[in-house]
Amino acid sequence: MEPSGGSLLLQGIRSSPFLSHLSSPSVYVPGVLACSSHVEKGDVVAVSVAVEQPGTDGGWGVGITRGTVLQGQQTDPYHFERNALYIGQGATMMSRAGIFRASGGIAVDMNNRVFKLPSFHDVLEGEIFLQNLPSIVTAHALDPQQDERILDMCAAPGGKTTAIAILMKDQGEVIAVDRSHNKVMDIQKLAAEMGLHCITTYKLDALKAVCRSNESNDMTTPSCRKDTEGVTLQSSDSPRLQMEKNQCSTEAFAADFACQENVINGEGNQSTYTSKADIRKNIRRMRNGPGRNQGMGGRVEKSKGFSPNSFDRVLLDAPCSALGLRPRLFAGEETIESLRNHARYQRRMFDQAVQLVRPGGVIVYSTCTINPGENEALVRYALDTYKFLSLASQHPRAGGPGLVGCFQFSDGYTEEWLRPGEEELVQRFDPSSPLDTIGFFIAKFNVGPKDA
Ligand SMILES: C[S@@+](CC[C@H](N)C(=O)[O-])C[C@H]1O[C@@H](n2cnc3c(N)ncnc32)[C@H](O)[C@@H]1O
Repeated sequence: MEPSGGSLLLQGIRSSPFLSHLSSPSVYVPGVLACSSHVEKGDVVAVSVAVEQPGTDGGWGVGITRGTVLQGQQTDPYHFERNALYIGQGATMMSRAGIFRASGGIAVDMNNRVFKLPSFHDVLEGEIFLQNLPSIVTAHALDPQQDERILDMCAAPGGKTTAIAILMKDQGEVIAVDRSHNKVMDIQKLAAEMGLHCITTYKLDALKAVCRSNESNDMTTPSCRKDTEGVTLQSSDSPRLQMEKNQCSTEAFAADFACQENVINGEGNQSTYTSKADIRKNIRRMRNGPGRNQGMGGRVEKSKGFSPNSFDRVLLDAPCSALGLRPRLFAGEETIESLRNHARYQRRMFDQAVQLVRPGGVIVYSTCTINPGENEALVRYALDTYKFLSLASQHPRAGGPGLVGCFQFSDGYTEEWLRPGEEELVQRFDPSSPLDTIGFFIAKFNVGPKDA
């Protein structure tokens, strides 16, 4: 059937799996960027998703303004991409005016989707959890063994946590921490949905993950200063397949970025922080609708840290500049300085990981960015700072080699990357390679005797 009522252009939201746009049975009001004039309730409309394009000013944009699609000149090399990605037809649930006036609600009932995928939005919540290939590889590279004690330092929403628990056949202990209360709830929810019992969650700032020795009242008590016992998930739900939410979500990114600004600049600029929080809230509303996290009524326990050397393996899936994510639908705000700030933040977290893992243990460090400053340079820092660390080979190997060499910035700062021979021990996933994954980086370290 030909759409009678015109067309709608949807926002591509980096925080939502792109496929959810393709498969969702509904289009929500906040996601609509543009709509043809005179669309009335009940009209059949063609629905497309806007894809961000590089602009002539060197920035990125989706080529729309004030609800109108800008097709640009045919000579524009991106003219055809600006047509956006057509995802199907639906019946409008409100008029054009209503769509742009309402703050929430369903705009279009998608009754004829191009991609006959099951919906990933709520309907199959808990049934599947989509994982990027590099994320699956990361969990395998950690190689968790049954009955081990594993720390997942930046765990939300729990994609890798649950993958690790599954690899351990739910035997042992996976401690999953995240800074954000709501995100810890997300981990709990996911683990419960998947029927995994070996996961214990805490709200914890990974920058303070090591408890001070005078507070470590019992070295056999792993969580030195936890306020109460952590929440170990007891769920009778059957294990399910995995669909990973986009781990480096825009929401996480906004939160991370705001936090990093505060960490790095002391209290930071309050107005910047507030506006990022607002952005985050709006993005979450766009993605989830209101109140998705509100109704769970779960408990999130705080931990104040763990004893040194108390984990067999530590995964640091670090918050990062997320430059590997694609499709890249929102313009990033990164500058050279902000990229360096990410790297500083990651090093501080890595320092904590090094203290927490036992001699003979393993650390896996991963990011979803292609910025060598947050990847190869972190490896260089790790190997130069901690002589008892060595790069370990990874299985499986799906990514390419890391970058060898260094880069000199205009201010004279030289960023050191890998040395010859080290490149094959890390995995760099290049988003432009035929493997067709997001950009990602994985390094695995063996931990030798710490007093050596
Ligand atoms: C890349 S995401 C983690 C994705 C997750 N590992 C997964 O596979 O689902 C980074 C996470 O780090 C968390 N984070 C950022 N700073 C943190 C900190 N100081 N302490 C603990 N968590 C932090 C963010 O809330 C975000 O959830």
